[in-house]
Amino acid sequence: MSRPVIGIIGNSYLLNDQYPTHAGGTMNSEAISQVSNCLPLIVPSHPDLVCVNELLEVCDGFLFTGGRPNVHPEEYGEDATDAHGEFDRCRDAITLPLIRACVERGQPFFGICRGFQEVNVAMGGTLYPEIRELPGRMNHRMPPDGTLEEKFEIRHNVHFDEGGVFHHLLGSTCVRTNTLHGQGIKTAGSRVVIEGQADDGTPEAIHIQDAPGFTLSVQWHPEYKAVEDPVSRVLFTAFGDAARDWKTSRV
Ligand SMILES: N[C@@H](CCC(=O)NCCCC(=O)O)C(=O)O
Repeated sequence: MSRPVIGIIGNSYLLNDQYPTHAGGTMNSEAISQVSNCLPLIVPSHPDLVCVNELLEVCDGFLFTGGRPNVHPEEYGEDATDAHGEFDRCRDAITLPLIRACVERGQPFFGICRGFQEVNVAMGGTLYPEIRELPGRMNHRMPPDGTLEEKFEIRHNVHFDEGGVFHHLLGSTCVRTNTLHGQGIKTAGSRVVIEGQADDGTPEAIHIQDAPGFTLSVQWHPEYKAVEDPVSRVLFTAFGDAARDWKTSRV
């Protein structure tokens, strides 16, 4: 049997400052192929090109990837300010309804960074535009300059609730992670269970209460060195297993 297909949510970039592209990081494709053992398929996230129903039909699961532009605050009932930075309304138009449909159907997804934030907003939650401006919070952004290793360096703890899904899966109530984001969860969406937090209280790991499928999502970047990182391996393996179960259940 062929491997389950994972739709990797692509981001929009200008190649060479000129040529518009939909692209996904190589590290996402490697994690999906080499750890989840699924077929990585990059999705052009634009509502003129793909529709949610087609994606649900073609893919067995979805990776809601990281991405620099923020979810538009209109999606959670707030006005855009300078602090909200740049947006990708085309990606919002695909991912938010896609997440809701997956939750409803039990179709597996794994949310990462911007994808984690999308899961919260899709379920009715809100985001802070810039968490480093909140009292007591650390700066979770990556260093603006530096090598990839420096940007993806392990920088903080994530503490999981005792007895929760993440604790069970990872066999620990504390892991060390990288961190490359400016925004963070302000209020949790309906059925969004926050099960992991950084030392400064920033939400880092969530799932959807009573969802029939895999809905784990994290604010850090487990796709970085996923083949060798023990925490990433567990998460991507569990996601791949969930996609295999979904594929088997629908034949
Ligand atoms: N925009 C959000 C999400 C940050 C995020 O996903 N960072 C990864 C960036 C990877 C890339 O540049 O493609 C925030 O800042 O909170």
